[in-house]
Amino acid sequence: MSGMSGMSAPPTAEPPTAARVVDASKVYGSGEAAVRALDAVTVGFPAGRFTAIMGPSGSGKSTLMHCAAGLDSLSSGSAYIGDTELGPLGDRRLTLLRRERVGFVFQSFNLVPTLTVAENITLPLDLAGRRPDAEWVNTLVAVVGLGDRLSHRPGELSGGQQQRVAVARALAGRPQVVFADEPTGNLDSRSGGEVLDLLGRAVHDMGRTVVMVTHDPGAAAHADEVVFLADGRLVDRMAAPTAAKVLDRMKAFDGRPADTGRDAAVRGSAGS
Ligand SMILES: Nc1ncnc2c1ncn2[C@@H]1O[C@H](COP(=O)(O)OP(=O)(O)OP(=O)(O)O)[C@@H](O)[C@H]1O
Repeated sequence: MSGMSGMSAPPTAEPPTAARVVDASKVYGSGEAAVRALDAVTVGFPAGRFTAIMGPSGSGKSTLMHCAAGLDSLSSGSAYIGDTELGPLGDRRLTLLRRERVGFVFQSFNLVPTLTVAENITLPLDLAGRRPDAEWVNTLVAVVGLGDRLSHRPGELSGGQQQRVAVARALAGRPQVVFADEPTGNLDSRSGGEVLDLLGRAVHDMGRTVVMVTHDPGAAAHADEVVFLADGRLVDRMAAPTAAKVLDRMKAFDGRPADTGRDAAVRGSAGS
């Protein structure tokens, strides 16, 4: 219909991104041994959404996540958390930004064994000298379902329970974005499902933003959107994923020429 000009934002307006990389490349090593782990990737992770990053082994998923989260630096291009470009920040400001605006969940839980569950959850806030928002922390404890375990040590919990603590810890400071690297990689499917449900609730009930690297199509199906990498490039995006659709898409990678399943060497090989 005509006659609507000026009435509303253009329909093509992009949603705001909690994190994004623009024309991002990352090369490890140099000369003959150089590996281009990321090759001119531009991708945004929308605020208030759950995004999964998938792709064959060696396709650059972890590199993308680490560079987007400010854990590693790009060789060229730019990375942003919100509107803050990470490249120009010095180490100190980058550390502060990660501490205050980014949450992390790792495959191996990474809880501090000598601290209680409650202390682990508020640890990032304590380190930052921030006072925990008691109401928010209580909400998190209730959502992760560990209210009766707050004085326990991580060693007294199952893997799934430990990872739920790690998710609560990542959310405790209300970061702009939570990056989760294979968060279900060490869990059985039931515990993994609980952690994925929790990440989904953090996004859909609590308005948080989650970006998750995973190998598992079932895990990716919990996301609102899946972005696919191959050989360091962004090759596809899939909204409203199902495990079957993601599996089908991943199978298409297996059908590629034999050499593209390997590490994304730029040129030549350091192998002997
Ligand atoms: N520190 C490093 N030094 C040299 N090469 C690296 C380094 N880290 C990653 N790479 C290489 O960069 C490419 C991308 O690695 P990355 O770990 O990002 O892939 P991935 O998709 O996360 O893989 P996986 O699914 O196996 O964990 C690979 O070829 C890898 O060997």
